[in-house]
Amino acid sequence: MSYQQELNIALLAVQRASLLTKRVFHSHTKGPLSKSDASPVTIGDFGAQALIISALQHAFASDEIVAEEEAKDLRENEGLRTTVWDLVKEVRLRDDAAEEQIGGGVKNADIMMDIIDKGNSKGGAHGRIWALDPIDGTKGFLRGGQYAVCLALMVDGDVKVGVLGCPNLPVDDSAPLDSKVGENATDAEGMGVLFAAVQGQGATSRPLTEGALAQPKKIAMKSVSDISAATFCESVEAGHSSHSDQSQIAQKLGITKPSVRMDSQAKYGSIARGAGDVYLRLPVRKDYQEKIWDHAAGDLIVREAGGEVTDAEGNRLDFSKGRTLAANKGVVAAPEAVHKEVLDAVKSVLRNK
Ligand SMILES: Nc1ncnc2c1ncn2[C@@H]1O[C@H](COP(=O)(O)OS(=O)(=O)O)[C@@H](OP(=O)(O)O)[C@H]1O
Ligand SMILES: [Mg+2]
Ligand SMILES: [Mg+2]
Ligand SMILES: [Mg+2]
Repeated sequence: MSYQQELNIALLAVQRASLLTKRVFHSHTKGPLSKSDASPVTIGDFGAQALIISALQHAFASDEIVAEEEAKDLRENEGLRTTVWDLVKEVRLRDDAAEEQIGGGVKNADIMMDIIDKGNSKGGAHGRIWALDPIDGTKGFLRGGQYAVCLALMVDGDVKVGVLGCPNLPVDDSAPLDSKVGENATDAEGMGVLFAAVQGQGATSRPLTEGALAQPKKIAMKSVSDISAATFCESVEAGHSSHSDQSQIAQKLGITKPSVRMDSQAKYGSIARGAGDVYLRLPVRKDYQEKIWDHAAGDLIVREAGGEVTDAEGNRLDFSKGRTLAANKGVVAAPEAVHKEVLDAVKSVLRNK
């Protein structure tokens, strides 16, 4: 299967949703609410989820969707519902043919909430299931940092297509990695990138546009012969991955450069194009199960760019277990040639804890 239609729809859907998140990124009223696990959700998360699921339903009506958000808060709060609807009804791609391919807009606020709730699939090992994170790195989004709009198609539990929209990363694949995001990053010339991969077909990047898709360029991980010269990326939030374990691992590998802290799956995209080399995400809590929408697109993009992605024990991430990566703990992503060396350091640090 070439998955060209799936890739095309996923790219357009993520591109349109990014237009919405960019508007919210600039506004003073992001409407953050606290979810039951105390993590934040904004009007951008709800709006982007509605627009992307609407596109998927138009093109692939019988596919299932595992998405992060649900419409409960919108059903209970009319003000919030109206704010999200005002955004969703306005955002369109500035290219009629492209907008038509993803079905045009959502009809009304009630339909919008039903669409958001279509992301409630249990996931699993059978059939076609999309994994959607409308805003990954919501804390980064609120802080003015990196975030990503993430969409992947799994078939029988295997990731076939992955797309990441990163509005605050530079288009230039060779731009140096930077933990900081400039004041007006989102609107600045040369900012905003769409990463994509299809299984067996390699990985690409292209500029995020406001209309039709831009031309893609192939991307590849940097070849690292001396691991001590590597740049490694990790989460900004110390609650999401263990900075102390990661710093010990880096030390063990002889890495002297400070880590680049970056929110969201922008980390996967950055190492896939060789802007960084290694992404480490070691668990802080034993009981936390990583969510499939936080990894599905990035995992494929890195592997298609010549990388290897495993958990802290060296097992491939298993997306067939439901909404979480129940069979995995931690993430270790690195170029194939040095992955084993990195993994050995990970195991040794974790063993001696
Ligand atoms: N305890 C714990 N451990 C690991 N991961 C967790 C944890 N709690 C939350 N999350 C998920 O982290 C997602 C954000 O990921 P990042 O680490 O890439 O970005 S950040 O630097 O932390 O903002 C974030 O994704 P979003 O909610 O989409 O922002 C969460 O799904
Ligand atoms: Mg979240
Ligand atoms: Mg996420
Ligand atoms: Mg999210």
